[in-house]
Amino acid sequence: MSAKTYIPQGEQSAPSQIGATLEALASSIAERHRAADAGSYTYRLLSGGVDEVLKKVMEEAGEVALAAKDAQAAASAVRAHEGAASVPDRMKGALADSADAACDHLRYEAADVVYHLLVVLERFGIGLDEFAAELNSRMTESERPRGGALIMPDHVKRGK
Ligand SMILES: N=c1c2ncn([C@@H]3O[C@H](COP(=O)(O)OP(=O)(O)OP(=O)(O)O)[C@@H](O)[C@H]3O)c2ncn1[C@@H]1O[C@H](COP(=O)(O)O)[C@@H](O)[C@H]1O
Repeated sequence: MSAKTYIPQGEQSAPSQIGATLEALASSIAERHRAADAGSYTYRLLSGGVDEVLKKVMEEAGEVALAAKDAQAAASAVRAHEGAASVPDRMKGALADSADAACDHLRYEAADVVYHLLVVLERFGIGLDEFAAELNSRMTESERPRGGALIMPDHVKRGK
């Protein structure tokens, strides 16, 4: 567990944090689809023209790239000053804070991409299990999680 995360009091840590989270998010997205709730941003992306959600995926991916560049620059500034005796500790602390904030921003933008990507997958009826099988199919036998599904040979790398 990252030092930046915590489990709410009285709850047990889920066996896989990301697995549980992606399942819950995909299920909320599917639920908004079924409920056809006009007040839901997710439903609007699912039911409107496909370009709206596709534009969001591209925009958020661009924001990830910009946030990663900022994080890189902030990390470089920390490295450039860390050994310098002439740089006051206060300034080194401010640079470290700035690098930490840049990583927080990168994580935030990455979550925006994943959410919008899951909306696209829901629109085209690609479930999380099938998506997992795509990732598993790229792994070596020793990397693949035990029991992890694979894509049927007829469906591997089609549609290019
Ligand atoms: N995980 C998300 C989620 N991530 C991002 N977004 C929305 O995506 C939009 C992103 O818009 P912007 O580009 O303006 O991004 P921003 O985050 O405001 O700022 P920048 O990225 O520009 O810095 C915002 O409206 C966010 O609220 C999300 N909207 C909904 N969900 C989840 O989807 C489920 C259903 O939500 P509703 O449709 O709101 O009921 C719930 O579980 C929500 O938690």
